[in-house]
Amino acid sequence: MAQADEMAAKLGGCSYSLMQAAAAAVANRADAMAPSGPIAVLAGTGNNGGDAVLAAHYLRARGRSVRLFMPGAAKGDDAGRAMSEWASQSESPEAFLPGEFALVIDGLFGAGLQRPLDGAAAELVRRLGEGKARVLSIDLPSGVSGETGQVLGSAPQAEATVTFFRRKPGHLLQPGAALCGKVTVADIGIPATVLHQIQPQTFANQPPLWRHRLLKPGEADHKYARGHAVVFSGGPSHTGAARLAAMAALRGGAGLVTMFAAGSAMAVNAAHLTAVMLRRCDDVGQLADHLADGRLNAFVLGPGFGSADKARAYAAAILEARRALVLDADGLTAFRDHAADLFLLGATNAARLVLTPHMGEFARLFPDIAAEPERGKPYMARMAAARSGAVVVLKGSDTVIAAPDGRAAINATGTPALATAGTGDVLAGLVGAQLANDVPPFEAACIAVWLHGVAARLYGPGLIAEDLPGLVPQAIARLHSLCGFSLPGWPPQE
Ligand SMILES: NC(=O)C1=CN([C@@H]2O[C@H](COP(=O)(O)OP(=O)(O)OC[C@H]3O[C@@H](n4cnc5c(N)ncnc54)[C@H](O)[C@@H]3O)[C@@H](O)[C@H]2O)[C@@H](O)CC1
Ligand SMILES: [K+]
Repeated sequence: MAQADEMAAKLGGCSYSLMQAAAAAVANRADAMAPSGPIAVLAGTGNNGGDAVLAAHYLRARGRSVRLFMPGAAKGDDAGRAMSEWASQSESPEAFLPGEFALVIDGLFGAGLQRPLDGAAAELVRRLGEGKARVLSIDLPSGVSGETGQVLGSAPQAEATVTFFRRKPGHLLQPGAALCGKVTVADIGIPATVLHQIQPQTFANQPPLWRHRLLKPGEADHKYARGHAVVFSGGPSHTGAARLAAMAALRGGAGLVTMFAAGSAMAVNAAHLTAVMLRRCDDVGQLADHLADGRLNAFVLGPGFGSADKARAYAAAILEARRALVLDADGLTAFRDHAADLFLLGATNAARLVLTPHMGEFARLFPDIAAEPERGKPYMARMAAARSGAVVVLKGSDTVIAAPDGRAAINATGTPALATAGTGDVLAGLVGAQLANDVPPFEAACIAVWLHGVAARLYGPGLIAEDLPGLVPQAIARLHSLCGFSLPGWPPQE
């Protein structure tokens, strides 16, 4: 954002007019949140504080009762100018009692936060927490890093946050995302062309990022045009996870899905599978025979799989046969003591491998990167992608998808309803479906993660993994309607 401000100024924008627009947006939001009653404004010494001081000024001009509390004197030119526009003296932080106000505007620190809050600023935030005040944060809750979403020292729980131009990673990454409350983005006149100049590499995972890669439904589609995904079953008492992945691959849009199972797991799978086909695969020799069928183009290996030795051998055979591979769960853990082998496979098979670790699995493969959580999930996922040559989906309530070329997308469709056994298996299958449709791995993973979250939200409380594949069609319909696509003949006409 600081870069965007600078660019906007260079392109002829005036930074003080940006601050005025930002402050006006904050004042409007404050009025809407608390139409009556006294308002406290906490203003820091930089431009975030400048926004706050000007917002206070605008609110007072509208007849609102406003008291301003500042832990120090303004430093920046814009902030100083804003302060000079404020008619009355600000009060010392000690006089601030949150319980006296209908709303508190938090403008202590924003994008310029560099170190943990201390002194008077930390004390103000502490009182906010104690007083259970309603908080409107400017740009970010003070103390939340805009880059990583991490809390530096302490930060208030905002009911709402007004940010400017575009959301920052800290609005999407936890714990920042939760501390922001409801985020609104105000247009303060920074031209969109600024983005072309900044060339950002971190994105919100939304359809505009990948809609050009989506397969549009066509009149003449046939199943082989939509790819043939393969999911590996675990042993006879561990087949459920793979079936979840297989159902998700089919619902997610693969034309055909086949389960590969060892002889011992054939009967149990046969008893459960209908549209998903079943073939026997006992060892890497039989897998090589199957790989002679060039139509099998995307593989999912790991959910409930078991054998680590077999997982490594299968992964190598699939990638060496130049097929796309999603490595999940046991497929990832299989490389725990053989990470270099996995990275070599990734490096020599560019754009074919997707890894879908949760934080525990991630730490097994990338222990040194996982040891620096303060650098944030986009940093961690990016480093892992660069090292492994794979697209890395670092799962969680704020899943990050990163590519070896440095792109990273932060997902915002997640829901706590997904925190239940088996949902990761469904996600692996959804990625497989996109890969089967020849969508490149970064976009394949982004689309799958987006759909997975939307499908879960459609169900809401009480969701279990078995529900998810059945909800994917509705999530796809929603996506198609967002993108203006339509399935020929649907919805049916009279
Ligand atoms: N420049 C502009 O024209 C615009 C700026 N805007 C506002 O400006 C903000 C960024 O302003 P600044 O870059 O001045 O940064 P902040 O106001 O966030 O912080 C001010 C300064 O405090 C110091 N600091 C950082 N962490 C600290 C800590 N923990 N304790 C004590 N001091 C600390 C740093 O030197 C930092 O530059 C945005 O968040 C947004 O609110 C918006 O008004 C949009 C337009
Ligand atoms: K703030």
